[in-house]
Amino acid sequence: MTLYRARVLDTPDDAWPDDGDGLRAGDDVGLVVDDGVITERGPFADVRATHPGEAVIDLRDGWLLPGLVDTHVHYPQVRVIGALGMPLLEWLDRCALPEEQRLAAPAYAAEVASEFVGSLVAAGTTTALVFGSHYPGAVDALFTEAARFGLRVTSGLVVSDRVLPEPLLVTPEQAHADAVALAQRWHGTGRARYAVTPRFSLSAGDAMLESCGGVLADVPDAWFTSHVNENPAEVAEVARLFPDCDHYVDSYDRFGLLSQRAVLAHDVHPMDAELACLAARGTAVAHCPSSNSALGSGLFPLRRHLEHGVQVALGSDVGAGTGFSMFKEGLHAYFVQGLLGADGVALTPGRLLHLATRAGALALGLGDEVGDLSVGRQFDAVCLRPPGGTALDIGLRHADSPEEALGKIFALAGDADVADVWVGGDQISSGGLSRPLRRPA
Ligand SMILES: O=c1[nH]c(=O)c2nc[nH]c2[nH]1
Ligand SMILES: [Zn+2]
Repeated sequence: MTLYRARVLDTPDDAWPDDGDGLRAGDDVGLVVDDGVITERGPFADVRATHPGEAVIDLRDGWLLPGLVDTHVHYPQVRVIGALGMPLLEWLDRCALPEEQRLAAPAYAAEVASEFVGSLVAAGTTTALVFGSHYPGAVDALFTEAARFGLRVTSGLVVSDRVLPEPLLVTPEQAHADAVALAQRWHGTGRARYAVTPRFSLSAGDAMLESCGGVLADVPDAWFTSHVNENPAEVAEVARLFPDCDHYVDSYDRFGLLSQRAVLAHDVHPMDAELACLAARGTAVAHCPSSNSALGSGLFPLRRHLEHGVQVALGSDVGAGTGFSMFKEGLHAYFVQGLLGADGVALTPGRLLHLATRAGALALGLGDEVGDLSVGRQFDAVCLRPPGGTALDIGLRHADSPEEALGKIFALAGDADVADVWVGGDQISSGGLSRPLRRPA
């Protein structure tokens, strides 16, 4: 067992009551971690009293938060972050899709997988729903690299059978066979899970979406992810391609793809009927604010999602999104809700932390395992320790309350401040330097 002493911020409770945001702050908390799981939590003096002889790891020079959860991030796009000035379909054509074709080469894919996983760890992201590659070998490379660090990654083969460049296309039969083979290798192996992943219904016809349903039927408890309602030109094209569908969400729903094990990214331009459908299916939405701004996709209607009872979490959407930091995504979400005026939702620091941790865990069906630092959860955590003299260091030293400190963290924290990272009790980054597990989880 290990006994930690720390200042802890987390959000185990409902983040949306009228009179609060669920932030739990402990100034001097004792956490006992046994076999990767938090077995005791309380005021340090109390926990210490029951373990008088135990060595203490004192983290009070930093701030301990739950590991961050990214519910939408593209592995093959780590090298194209920062291509600004284009709307979605032009950006896909000119930036994302040419790069994604390079992952056909195994050596290239292995390098990108290493860069991608290293970037997640550096950002303090311990759980992610990852948009994979169009190439099975590249998806293997991702799962292999994630296992080296023990990251909780849900991912899969990206499939398309129309519209995209020919090297990214596959037949529905081949897509099914490749997906099932990958799922047999990875679904439930260590912390990996498989996600059925048509790129978007714009690039997947009826037969391909049917084959996705076939994979879900063949792989018990597999996940589903795709894109929806990101950009008006995309939405119009999907409506043209699916004349019999009521709306974009229906293009997935009529193939039985939506459930509590599904996450759709963006949903910037939903109809009320689509929100009602998502709520009825229990399907979550990954809100990707920096991507929505970078591509000019629009201002996310969070209030309408919450009013309809749709679960929302945060995604970085790298590489349209502008980096891996979930703090930056939280800040961007806050900006956007502010810009919406009366239509926006007041995102307090506690709600931002909830969106970046617990909401992601819930969206990914991992709410009993990760997302906060309660007894019974896995010890997935980040310790922030900003370098001395930086604005964040100064701000945190002068913060008058935990809320104020958390606001400064969302305003200012970046990779340089993420000092230590643990997954399931294993420390995978120390002093900002990542280190793989000796034995993959
Ligand atoms: O932001 C996005 N990034 C992508 O790679 C993509 N593919 C389809 N739709 C998409 N949206
Ligand atoms: Zn995306």
